[in-house]
Amino acid sequence: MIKVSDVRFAYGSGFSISIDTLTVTTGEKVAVVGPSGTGKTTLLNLLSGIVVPDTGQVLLDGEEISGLQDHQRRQMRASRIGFVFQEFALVDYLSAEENVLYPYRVGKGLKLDRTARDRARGLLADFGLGQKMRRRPAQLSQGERQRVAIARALVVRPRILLADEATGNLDPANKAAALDLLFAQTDETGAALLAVTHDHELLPRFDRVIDFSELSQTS
Ligand SMILES: Nc1ncnc2c1ncn2[C@@H]1O[C@H](COP(=O)(O)OP(=O)(O)OP(=O)(O)O)[C@@H](O)[C@H]1O
Repeated sequence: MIKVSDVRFAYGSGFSISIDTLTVTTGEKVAVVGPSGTGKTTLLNLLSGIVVPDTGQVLLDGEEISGLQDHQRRQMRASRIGFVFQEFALVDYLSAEENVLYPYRVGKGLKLDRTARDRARGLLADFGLGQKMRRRPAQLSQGERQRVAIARALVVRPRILLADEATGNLDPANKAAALDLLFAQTDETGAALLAVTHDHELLPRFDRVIDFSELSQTS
């Protein structure tokens, strides 16, 4: 469950966002839409602890992420949050499989064992990348890199799934397949899913759609 209360955050550039309240409950699938540059990625960064609010609270399953130290937030992100970054953020020198397994290098209490490897390989196979697991990101297409990034977000069965344009570079069939996997994950584990998307044709599949310009006062 994600709970945001009275959060204010400003970059040094002066851009700021302000959210009074936002809750995504267990198993809920929420889409966030809104014009470019209004702060949707900033919201995801606040929810995952990549940036810390100036004031207010971000609670993930009851734990206040903004109260943790940097390294604790990194560990929490790896073990409990699945984040599909808009620019994928894959590690150049690692294979697709090792990229998917990356959370196991950082996450607290995660064991990189046979089961983890089987899960990573299974996800890559589900995404049609079964024959390309040993390739590095530069040897994959844009859409393939995006699928690796989604597989990495799912590998530890996180309780919180954050997706920033996770289906933006995919063709219609892969878009539907990627969303199926994200949704199956939320159903299986009771994860809360918050997905920023410009794909308006996908919106009917979500439980709720939030218009970011109504959620946040930006300046
Ligand atoms: N690290 C940063 N430092 C300073 N300003 C930033 C930083 N990151 C983003 N911004 C600014 O914050 C504003 C919101 O950016 P953000 O990426 O959150 O918007 P967005 O709604 O996700 O946009 P898009 O839909 O294009 O991805 C923009 O004006 C951007 O220039």
